[in-house]
Amino acid sequence: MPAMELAGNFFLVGLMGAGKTTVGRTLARHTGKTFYDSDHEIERKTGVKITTIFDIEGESRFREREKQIIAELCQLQNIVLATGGGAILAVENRQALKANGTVIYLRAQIDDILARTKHDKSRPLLQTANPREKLAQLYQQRDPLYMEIADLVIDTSSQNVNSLVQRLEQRLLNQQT
Ligand SMILES: Nc1ncnc2c1ncn2[C@@H]1O[C@H](COP(=O)(O)OP(=O)(O)OP(=O)(O)O)[C@@H](O)[C@H]1O
Ligand SMILES: O=C(O)C1=C[C@@H](O)[C@@H](O)[C@H](O)C1
Ligand SMILES: [Mg+2]
Repeated sequence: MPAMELAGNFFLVGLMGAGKTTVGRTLARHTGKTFYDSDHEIERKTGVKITTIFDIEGESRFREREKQIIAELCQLQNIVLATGGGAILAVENRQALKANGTVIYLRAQIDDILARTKHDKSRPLLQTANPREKLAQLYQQRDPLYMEIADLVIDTSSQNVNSLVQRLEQRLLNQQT
């Protein structure tokens, strides 16, 4: 039995390292929904890691694959979906997410993201000489897009995962009543 009754799909958006995968898994467990992660689905379908797709095919082909997967996942019901950090770049993805569920923007500070991702090589866009500058650029470009489709914005700074999920669930409950 899930601990809470919350209807519909929940789609998590935000920059890499914001906690979409981590928070999404816990939210799905608490609400009895099925958890998906668009990055993991792409890796499952292709049989290779995201970094390999970026290396061999480039970012634009990765974005095509991402679009296909997001369209498929948005047809499902009663799911929690952690999207890739750049999924909101495509207007088709923004429309599909907006139309098929509650969009939750996990809004993280750049310092927090740097701390969380510094030992992890799985994010090709951060494998640069100056990841802080890259993240600042991504934030500037993407924050308006995340905001555009968000039904709910959660500030993730100085929050451990458990208290963050608790706060998020309370807000989702308030929204449904
Ligand atoms: N609120 C938090 N406080 C502390 N650490 C966190 C928090 N949220 C996530 N983390 C940690 O930060 C790292 C990145 O989190 P996660 O992989 O969930 O991010 P993501 O948003 O899914 O990133 P991506 O877009 O690259 O898939 C993980 O090691 C996770 O344990
Ligand atoms: O922010 C991004 O553009 C990305 C985030 C990750 O989730 C992956 O989808 C990939 O590394 C690209
Ligand atoms: Mg993730």
